[in-house]
Amino acid sequence: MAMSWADSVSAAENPAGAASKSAYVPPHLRNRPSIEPPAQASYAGAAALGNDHSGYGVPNVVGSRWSGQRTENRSGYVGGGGRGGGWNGGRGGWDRGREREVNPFTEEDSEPFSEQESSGINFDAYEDIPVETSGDNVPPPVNTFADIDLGEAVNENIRRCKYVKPTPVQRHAIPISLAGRDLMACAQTGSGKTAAFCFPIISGIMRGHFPRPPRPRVAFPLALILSPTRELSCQIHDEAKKFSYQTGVRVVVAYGGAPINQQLRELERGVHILVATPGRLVDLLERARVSLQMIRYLALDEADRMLDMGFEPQIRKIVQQMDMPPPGVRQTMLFSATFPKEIQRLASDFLSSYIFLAVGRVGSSTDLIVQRVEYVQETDKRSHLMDLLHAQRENGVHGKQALTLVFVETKKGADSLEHWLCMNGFPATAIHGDRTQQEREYALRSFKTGHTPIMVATDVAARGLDIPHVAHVVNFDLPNDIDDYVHRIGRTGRAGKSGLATAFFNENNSSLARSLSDLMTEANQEVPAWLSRFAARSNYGGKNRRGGGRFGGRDFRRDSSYNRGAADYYGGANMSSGYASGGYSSHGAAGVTSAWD
Ligand SMILES: Nc1ncnc2c1ncn2[C@@H]1O[C@H](COP(=O)(O)OP(=O)(O)OP(=O)(O)O)[C@@H](O)[C@H]1O
Repeated sequence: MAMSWADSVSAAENPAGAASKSAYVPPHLRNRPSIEPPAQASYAGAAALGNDHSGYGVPNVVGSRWSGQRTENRSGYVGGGGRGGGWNGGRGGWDRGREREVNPFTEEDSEPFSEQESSGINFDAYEDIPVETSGDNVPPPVNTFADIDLGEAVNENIRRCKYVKPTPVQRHAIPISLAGRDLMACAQTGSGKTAAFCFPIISGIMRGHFPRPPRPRVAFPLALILSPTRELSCQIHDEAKKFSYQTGVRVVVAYGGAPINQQLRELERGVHILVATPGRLVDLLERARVSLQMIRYLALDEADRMLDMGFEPQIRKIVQQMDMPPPGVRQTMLFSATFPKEIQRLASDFLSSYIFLAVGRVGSSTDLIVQRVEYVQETDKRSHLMDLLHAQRENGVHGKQALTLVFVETKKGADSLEHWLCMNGFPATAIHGDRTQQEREYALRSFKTGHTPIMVATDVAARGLDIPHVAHVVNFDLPNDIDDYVHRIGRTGRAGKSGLATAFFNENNSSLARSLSDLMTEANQEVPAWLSRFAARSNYGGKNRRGGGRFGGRDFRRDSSYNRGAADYYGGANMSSGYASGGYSSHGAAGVTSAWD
């Protein structure tokens, strides 16, 4: 009898207990050695990994907690780490943890895709992307990883990842973060934002000297990475583990839908970087099992989503109402492919004297994705999808192993379309919020590995997920918000690869017509004449958040309304008036740099 993937994982984890019912094993605990090292009670686990540098190198942390100003240069924190220094240098604490570390580079579930992805990346596709930064004293970008002093252990992991050179967002964001600056970064989907915030965090922790955690049985992470979905948190955790392999930096993930006790045990072993979804983190904070008192780095991935109505209260609670150090003491990094102005405005509450970085137009899609829009009535959608899938099967889309991701509006709609596809000879799976976490993970795994080459999804899969072989994204139901469209189609055309996105449009989507047509025009896509007519008739409105005027947006601080009403962010009247009067063309003003890479 064929074994399900979950069963085989469980059997591998528990060979002796094959007769017993398979227990749920969350992804972050899979692929661990079968003989567990004895769990160490309390934070001694972390101390064994090296957190027992007692209290030097981080001024004003214990005692007068938030009175210290973070220096603009990382060296203010690092206590003179440098290559071979800090945590990397000692042969004691940190290194002991490394010996039992599972090699994350052997965990790839490559079947039936045999090739590793990083090799075939076409970075030339990114070379002419406009890059713009604003803020005071922006550190210059780098051209190679060798130009960045991340430390030898991280460099070795970059080689293991087969990253040959940094992507544009990495070239700009990493030096900014290493300089200790707060950052709001906007770069296109699939352009390497995860590494852009992970590398500086890992490097900073390796070099820093931090005080001993003050209480046992409570986890005191030094860095917190928040993301909106469980699957994305797991993915970031997996990536961060690769980047931090053999560095002694310990990464733990906490997310809802998985047993909290296992996560608590992981936390008790010590944590330097905590990757979490907001709901589960609030739970851990309320149980007093995690304290944010020692946080030095805060990263919000999909930051605009995290500060959107749904998540904002939880984020405010975590960042502003618990014990996290305030902006200026911690370093904060916000990343997304989209950043509506009102969210930028909200986000600025969490930042201190930050740099705004835009790689490509804010909220633009990459032109690696061929976008097609087809006029399809509601009642014809299924047969139209069937035609597409048949054509794809016959002609192949970007190779025979191509995966197709189909977005629908509702969870019910996802269930019923999955069922219908299966009945019609197209192996499909589905992922949405009403499925158990186990079902969600199973679906994602089955899709990723190509066992089920079609996945029907709600927006739970729209953001951040990096699934290498997705060649076609179908918007069976279009979203109401153009930014959601940008994230959905961004599941293809990643890391320099090309992709195809097809959308079914009808009268129900009229409110999206104009922003969709603008987005496609900007990405050099062919806009059908009928869509232009819809666009001409409609206004920006409804849930569309871009507002009128020039498509997309940049640093909201450059808006004249902001500059009239607010204190000068950049500390100089000239700069402020430069923004106010110069709009987007005042690149020569102090504090604003622009580069066309
Ligand atoms: N310098 C690099 N060289 C080669 N591959 C890279 C590099 N940086 C990142 N990648 C790969 O590019 C892919 C996309 O990266 P990532 O998931 O970080 O994109 P993203 O910008 O966060 O996308 P999204 O906006 O959808 O969240 C990943 O498979 C990652 O391993």
